[in-house]
Amino acid sequence: MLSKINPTQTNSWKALDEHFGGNDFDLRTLFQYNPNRFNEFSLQKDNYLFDYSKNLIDSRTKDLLLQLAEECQLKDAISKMFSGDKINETEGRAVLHTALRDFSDREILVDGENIKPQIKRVLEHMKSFSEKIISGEHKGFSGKEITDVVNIGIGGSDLGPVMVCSALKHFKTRLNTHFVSNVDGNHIAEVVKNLNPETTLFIIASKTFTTQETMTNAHSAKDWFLKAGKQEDVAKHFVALSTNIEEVKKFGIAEENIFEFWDWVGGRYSLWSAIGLSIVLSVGYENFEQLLRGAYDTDQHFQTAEFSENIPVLMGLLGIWYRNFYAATTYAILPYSQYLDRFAAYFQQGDMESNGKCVDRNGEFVEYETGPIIWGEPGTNGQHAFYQLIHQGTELIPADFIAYAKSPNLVSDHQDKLLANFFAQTEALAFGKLEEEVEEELRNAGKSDEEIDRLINFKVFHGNTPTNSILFKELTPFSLGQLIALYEHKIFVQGVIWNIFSFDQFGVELGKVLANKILPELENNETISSHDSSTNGLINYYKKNK
Ligand SMILES: O=P(O)(O)OC[C@H]1O[C@](O)(CO)[C@@H](O)[C@@H]1O
Repeated sequence: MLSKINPTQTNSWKALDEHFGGNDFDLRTLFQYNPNRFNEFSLQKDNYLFDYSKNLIDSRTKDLLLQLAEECQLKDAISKMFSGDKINETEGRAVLHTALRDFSDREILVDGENIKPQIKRVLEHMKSFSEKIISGEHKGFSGKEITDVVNIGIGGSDLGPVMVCSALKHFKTRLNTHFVSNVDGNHIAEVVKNLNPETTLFIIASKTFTTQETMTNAHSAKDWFLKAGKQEDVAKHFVALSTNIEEVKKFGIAEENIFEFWDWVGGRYSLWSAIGLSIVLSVGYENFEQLLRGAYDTDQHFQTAEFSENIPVLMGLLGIWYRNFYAATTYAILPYSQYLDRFAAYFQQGDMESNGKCVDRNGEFVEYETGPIIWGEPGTNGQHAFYQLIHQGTELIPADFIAYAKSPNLVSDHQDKLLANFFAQTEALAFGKLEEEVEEELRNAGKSDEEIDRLINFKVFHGNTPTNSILFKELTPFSLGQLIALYEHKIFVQGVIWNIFSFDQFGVELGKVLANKILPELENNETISSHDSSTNGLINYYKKNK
């Protein structure tokens, strides 16, 4: 069991409160008076740099945040997660996505059984299956090689593979990978439109194998397939990734085509499991293993590094500083890499489904803020969309900037331009543009005193917007694994400190239940009056016009 400490009752929280109230953290001043600030607040690993010097902190802030981690028993929580304690208490489950990428010889026990052999067995199944598909040895029902793979899943059974397949496009095998998630029939219709059932493999990815969206899409995929193939051909074209073997069999998928995973893998942490099959097909097994090895590297760092030099711990603590002391409601993830175009969306689920909770581990409503809204888009596109508000709006929006020094595609001077924007933005966000600088600029442009007076406020940038910069040497499967695990552990750190359960998601249930209740009401011609007037009105308008 994890500790059940209210963070606001700790000495460090109270000290942080005072420290926050008694200081005015100004990045210009902080950098001016500490020429060593970058060295003091950055860490270099073998293949990446984590610079957190552009945060609204001084060394005392850092010390107090580290003290908070100690007081909330973070060390104990980390060791409990890695050793398979049932820290997902509301569901009575261990949280062991880290076991899926544990390359050590140690045993990991769940209910007294070592789970390492089953993990190895499924990985070997994924390897041999993917090799047959990629090499063309596995043929479709008409004797042709598979050319296209369609992953049908949603949430954690979609977002991780989508994100990784996009991020590792430059490692792609000959297969084309597609994803269908939305129950909106247009999604699957648009995907299969240009596919040939003879050369298409469907992966039905669902932990529970009961999710409405996924099962609806899976049945539609089967109907589409059966227009060309026969029932006995399904085995060559459909595989399932699930913990619910019984339901998979009922759907008609052969036992040898089931890639199993287990209830100790949370949906939003499942890309390392059988859910990663579309990744394996997309980039090959060796690259998938490198992804796992990268995550394992971060796991070891997270478990062994002193908290003062522990990157996910620092990321988590800095987030708490902004959320609970600065009252920042959102947090932006801004990758300066087109390959990471789905990275923010992926961690939007990872973070918000994990830490979007208002009840603490004692079952009481919290009286402090928990998970922020996570969002973002790749730079530089974001610069031309929402950065205006970050620079000059009324919200404080802390952000992570992520980039790679090397680019696999050297297209003239694009890479330098991309990185110039990264550096310029973090600099501008931190230091802004002061009144006197604007005045001088306007004066140099020949503006009169009157014009300067009129324009000056519009042109001032308040600055002091905090950012972390994560600069990798290169985007490889290994470094992507490292990066993903950094964020997973950041979320864990925050959940522990907020004293909430990060691994359940009861909040998504109500909508699902109500949708199932409403569905039959849409299928008849009666006027509906069983809901509130708004819901009745919407349903009846829909029924008249569908
Ligand atoms: O893999 P399944 O069981 O279809 O669930 C899909 C998703 O639905 C959720 O349960 C809720 O959105 C997620 O946690 C999960 O990733």
